[in-house]
Amino acid sequence: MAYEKELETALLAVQRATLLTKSVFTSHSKGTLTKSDASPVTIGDFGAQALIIASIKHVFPEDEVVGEEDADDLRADETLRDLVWDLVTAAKLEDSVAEDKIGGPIKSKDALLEALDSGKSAGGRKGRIWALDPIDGTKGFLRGGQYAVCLALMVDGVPTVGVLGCPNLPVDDKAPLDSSIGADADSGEGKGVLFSAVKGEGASSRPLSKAGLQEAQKISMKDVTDISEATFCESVEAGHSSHGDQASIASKLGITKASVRMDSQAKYASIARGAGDLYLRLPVSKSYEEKIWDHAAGVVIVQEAGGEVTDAHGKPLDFGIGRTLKENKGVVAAPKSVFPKVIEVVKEVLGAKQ
Ligand SMILES: Nc1ncnc2c1ncn2[C@@H]1O[C@H](COP(=O)(O)OS(=O)(=O)O)[C@@H](OP(=O)(O)O)[C@H]1O
Ligand SMILES: [Mg+2]
Ligand SMILES: [Mg+2]
Ligand SMILES: [Mg+2]
Repeated sequence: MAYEKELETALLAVQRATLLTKSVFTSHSKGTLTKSDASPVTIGDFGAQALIIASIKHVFPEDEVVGEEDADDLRADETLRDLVWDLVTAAKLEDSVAEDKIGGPIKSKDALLEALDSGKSAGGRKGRIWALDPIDGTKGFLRGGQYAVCLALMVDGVPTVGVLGCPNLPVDDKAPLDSSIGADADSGEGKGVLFSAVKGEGASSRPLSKAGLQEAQKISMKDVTDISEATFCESVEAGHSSHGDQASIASKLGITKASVRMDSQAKYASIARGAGDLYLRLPVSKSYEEKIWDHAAGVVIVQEAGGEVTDAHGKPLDFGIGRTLKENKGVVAAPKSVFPKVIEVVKEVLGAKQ
């Protein structure tokens, strides 16, 4: 199998970081700060990014990382730094062989800051670059809804290995989907999934574990024959994608079922396993550039599960031009069989607005 070591490293790194995020969720303080763009970041985001980069650098020291967060806030605030240090030292896989494979614990507070700051790659079209979102859907995480720990290896600008840790999705690939999904996150019963894919090798899911990797099973998108029966997923935040345009598209496709709103790349994972069918992310603002770490892992997982993903104009997503998808606007993902119909209607709705 191609990229076997990369996949195993990514799976173990994401699994360990997901444990860390869960420990933050159940603790009394999430150490939430507000970033310059007014979005939230927590000690869970910082801790998960540091742990994952430390894992990658242990196995593949030459690889670059494009990560969402950096160490500026921790360098400026010792209390915050100590909180994150306590978190990363506590987050260990209960299987010493697995833990050793990703380098064991971070060695010092300086090493923590260095790992966190090693996600500053500018991205690009050459070589091996990892795209990392330590917590995607931070708002969902704070709400007790869906969130995902997201990691993808891009080779020459193409997402090639993707892993999503989704602690609040049901383990059962066939579990029905609705907007209340994850609302009872506190119970944790039957929840927690690791999704993965390697280009050309298919997509899988397996239960998250506190130790080594559980057995995986293949996943695939649902074979949609009647588009009006499709279930579509969209963001919870109306500021992240246009609920209005998405409703018009659904209506033109004859879809009568309510959309499933969930935070994060759990949307890509849910359509890849056939629990939902379409993911629509129509732009709200002309100036917003989608970040590569919000899509790279989800895209390869959906492609390998039998789906097609483009922007809202039907253009392939270009992950090779830097930290953002600046040549693209919005995202549309659907099973290959119905993709042409979906993109036709998306273009119609966007065209009518011009
Ligand atoms: N204006 C705008 N437009 C589009 N996207 C934006 C925008 N602002 C933020 N973001 C990014 O959205 C990421 C959260 O993912 P979702 O939009 O799927 O989640 S949500 O349902 O809306 O919460 C979120 O990722 P995290 O910061 O990792 O949570 C942001 O990178
Ligand atoms: Mg963020
Ligand atoms: Mg994100
Ligand atoms: Mg994030």
